[in-house]
Amino acid sequence: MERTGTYWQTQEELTYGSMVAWRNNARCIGRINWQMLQVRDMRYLSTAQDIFMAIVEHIRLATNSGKIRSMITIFAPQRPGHPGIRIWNPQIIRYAGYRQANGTIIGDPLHTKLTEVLYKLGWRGAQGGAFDLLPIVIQMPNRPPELFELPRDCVLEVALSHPDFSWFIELGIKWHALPVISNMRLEIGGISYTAAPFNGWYMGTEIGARNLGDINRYNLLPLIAKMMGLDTRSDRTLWKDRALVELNRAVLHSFALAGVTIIDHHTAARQFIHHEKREQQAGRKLYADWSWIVPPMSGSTTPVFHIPYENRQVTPNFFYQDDPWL
Ligand code: HEM
Ligand SMILES: N/C(=N/c1cccc(CO[C@@H]2CCNC2)c1)c1cccs1
Repeated sequence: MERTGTYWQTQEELTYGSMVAWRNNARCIGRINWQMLQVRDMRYLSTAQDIFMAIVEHIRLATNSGKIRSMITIFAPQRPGHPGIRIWNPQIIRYAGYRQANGTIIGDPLHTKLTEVLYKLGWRGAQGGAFDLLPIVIQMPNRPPELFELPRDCVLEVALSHPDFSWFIELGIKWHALPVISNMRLEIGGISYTAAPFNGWYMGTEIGARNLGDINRYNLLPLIAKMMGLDTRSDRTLWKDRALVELNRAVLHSFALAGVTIIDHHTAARQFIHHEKREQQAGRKLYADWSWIVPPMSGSTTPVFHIPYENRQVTPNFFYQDDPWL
């Protein structure tokens, strides 16, 4: 510490620290699984190319043909007084968003800014479709960013069909199986790991309510309501609510059909209640951010809605970092 102002953590500290960081994050509803985390120590990798290869291997190992394994890959920590390694992508697997000249957007509107930044770096979208995979951008400390294309065969995607509506599959909607957050800073014992991508599995509402349902995302509710023959002229018909439920049923149905791990928001909420009891038995206080823990649909039908959680940030934990391209 006196000589370098920092210290090198053991693999045990890294492993247990990552699990506790997950257990401490107040916004995560999936924390019952906190002791089931595979931790890959990749702190010795020193080139963007090697880091990219480790990311591809993470996707393959975590996807596990659909039986998803919670995993984190930890790259070298930030040195005091220097910027740390950064992965510019918010998630490893994300779709491009192309803003057209006439203002319409093809793809994911959430990523129009990142897609523009990538165009400035010379990247060009494959076929300008609604589900073009973004390249991975890795920036080593004090170096320019480097771009890498993900191999298509390592990205498992699920085409959406519906248990009752045979027309649903014709809409050509799909989503990727693995959520891998890659832009957060993992802090353990005062050490910052600015590149530590981690994955779990999806809760269905993330895809069915937010990613595909939000107006400023894929905004699919009007289309689904029309296909269902609902009267969309008045809010009072609750056409949005009925389309939302069917879109979420399609997500859960399709992932199960494809053998890809996913959890519904009722089961996730019930497990979270059980997790809180186990934490109390372990003598630990559980902190939770109610506005993130309560699912984005049917909130009051889940038990977490009726509990006034206390929110607090403790470390070890995962924190936001500024977007590196700003
Ligand atoms: C195993 C299955 C898991 C499920 C079902 C799950 C579920 C979720 C959900 C639904 C959210 C809210 C996301 C949103 O509303 O955009 C969330 C947040 C979060 N989860 Fe989990 N999670 C799981 C595993 C993990 C793992 C393995 C980690 C890290 C090791 C983790 C760390 C976090 C963090 C840091 C947040 C807050 C992100 C933010 O503030 O933007 N989760 N989780
Ligand atoms: N199911 C998941 N969902 C998320 C977990 C954390 C963050 C996010 C996405 O957060 C974005 C940033 C703010 N809202 C959307 C999604 C997991 C990803 C990685 C491990 S579990």
